[in-house]
Amino acid sequence: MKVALIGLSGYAGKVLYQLLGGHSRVNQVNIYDHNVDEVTTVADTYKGMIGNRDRVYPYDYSEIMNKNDAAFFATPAGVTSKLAQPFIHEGFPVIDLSGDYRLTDPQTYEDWYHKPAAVSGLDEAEYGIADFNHLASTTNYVANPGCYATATLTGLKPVFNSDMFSLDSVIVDAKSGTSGACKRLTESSHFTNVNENLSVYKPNQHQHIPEIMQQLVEWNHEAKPIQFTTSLLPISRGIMATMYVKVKPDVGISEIDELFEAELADAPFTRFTGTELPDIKEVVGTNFCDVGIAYNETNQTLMIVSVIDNLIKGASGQAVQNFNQMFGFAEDEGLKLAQVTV
Ligand SMILES: NC(=O)C1=CN([C@@H]2O[C@H](COP(=O)(O)OP(=O)(O)OC[C@H]3O[C@@H](n4cnc5c(N)ncnc54)[C@H](OP(=O)(O)O)[C@@H]3O)[C@@H](O)[C@H]2O)C=CC1
Ligand SMILES: CC(=O)N[C@@H](CCC(=O)OP(=O)(O)O)C(=O)O
Repeated sequence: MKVALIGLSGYAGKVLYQLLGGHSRVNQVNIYDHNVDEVTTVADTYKGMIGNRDRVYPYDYSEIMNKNDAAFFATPAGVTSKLAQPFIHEGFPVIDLSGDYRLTDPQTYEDWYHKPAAVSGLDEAEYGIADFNHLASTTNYVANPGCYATATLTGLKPVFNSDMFSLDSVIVDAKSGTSGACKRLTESSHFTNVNENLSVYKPNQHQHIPEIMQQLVEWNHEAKPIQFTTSLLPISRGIMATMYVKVKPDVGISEIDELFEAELADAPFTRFTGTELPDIKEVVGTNFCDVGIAYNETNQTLMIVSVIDNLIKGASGQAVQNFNQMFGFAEDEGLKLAQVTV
C-alpha cells in the first residue's frame, strides 16, 4: 500500500513515519508538506533525517488521493478539519490524529476547543479507541483518540462496565511529558520552567474532558462528570493517569481484580498488571497501555494507575492500530515494538 503522511515536521508525525517504515503492508510513505513548493527529499527538508531520500511533495489533496490508498493527518486541531473536507467528500480513507472529529456534537467542540467545528463529516467519522471498539473497520474516517483520553478511558473501562463502584465521584489526576504539548515553544513548556518542576495546567478546562465523558456515557448511561486534572512532567515522553474511584460496600479486592482481568483481557495492547503498579518507563517506545490497581479498604477507595507513551499509544501507534483495523491487517502489524527499559 501507499500511504500519505501530512505533518512529518511535528512530533506525532515523526513517530508515525518511523512506525509506517516498519509496516510490512506499507511499501511507500509519501510525505506532503504545506511549506514546500517543489518535490524534495526528507533529508533536505527535515532536521536530523540525514541521508533519507524519501520524497516530500507540496500539499495537494488531489495528488494525495491519486497517488495513495490512505492518508494520515498528524496536523493540529482546527487545521485538520479544513484539510479533510475533500477527502471526506470522496470517501477517501483518513486517519486523523487531531481532536477535530472526536466529538459528535459541534457545539461541544466549539466550547472546549474555542475554534469553529468541522463544517461536515462528523456523521462519517468514528472514534477509534482501538483496543475496545474496533470501529475503524466500519468507516473511511477515523478520529484517533487524544493521549490523556486513551490512558484514562483504558483505566476506567472496567469501572464503567460494572456496578461495583459509585460513579458520581471519579477523580483523574493525569500527568504528561512535554512532547504532548507539540513542537511549538511556549513559556510553560520552556526547559527552565519544566525542568525540576511539576505544574498543573488547564484545570477543569482540558479539551479531553468531553471526549472522555462522551465515551464513558456510551459505556454506561449513568456516568457522571469526572474531576480531571492535568500536569506537566519534566520528561519528554509518557503519560500517567492516576484515578480514584469509590467502591460500593461489600465489594472486595478479589472481585475488583477479577473484573479488571476480564474487562481488559481482550484489549490487544492493554496489560493489566494487578497490584504491581506500572510506571511510565515500561511503556515508553511501545504501543502498550499498562494498568494496575491498589485498593484502600479503610476508605473504600480504588486507585487505578494507567500509563502510555503519548506519542505511540496516545497518537501514532493507535493511528497505526486503527489503520490495521480499517484495512483488515493484523492488529499488531507495524507495532511489534520491543520494550527496552534502561
Ligand atoms: N503530541 C502528542 O502527544 C499528541 C498529539 N496529538 C495530535 O496529533 C496532531 C499532531 O501533534 P504534534 O505532532 O504534537 O503537533 P506538532 O505541532 O508538533 O506538529 C504539527 C504538524 O502539522 C503541520 N501543520 C501545521 N499547520 C498545517 C497546515 N495548515 N497544513 C499542513 N500541515 C500543517 C506542522 O507543520 P509546520 O509546523 O512545519 O508548518 C507539523 O508538521 C495534533 O492534532 C495533536 O493534537 C494527539 C495525541 C497526542
Ligand atoms: C502536555 C500537553 O500539553 N499535552 C496536550 C495534549 C495535546 C493533545 O494530545 O492534543 P489532542 O487534543 O489533539 O489530543 C494538552 O494537554 O493539551
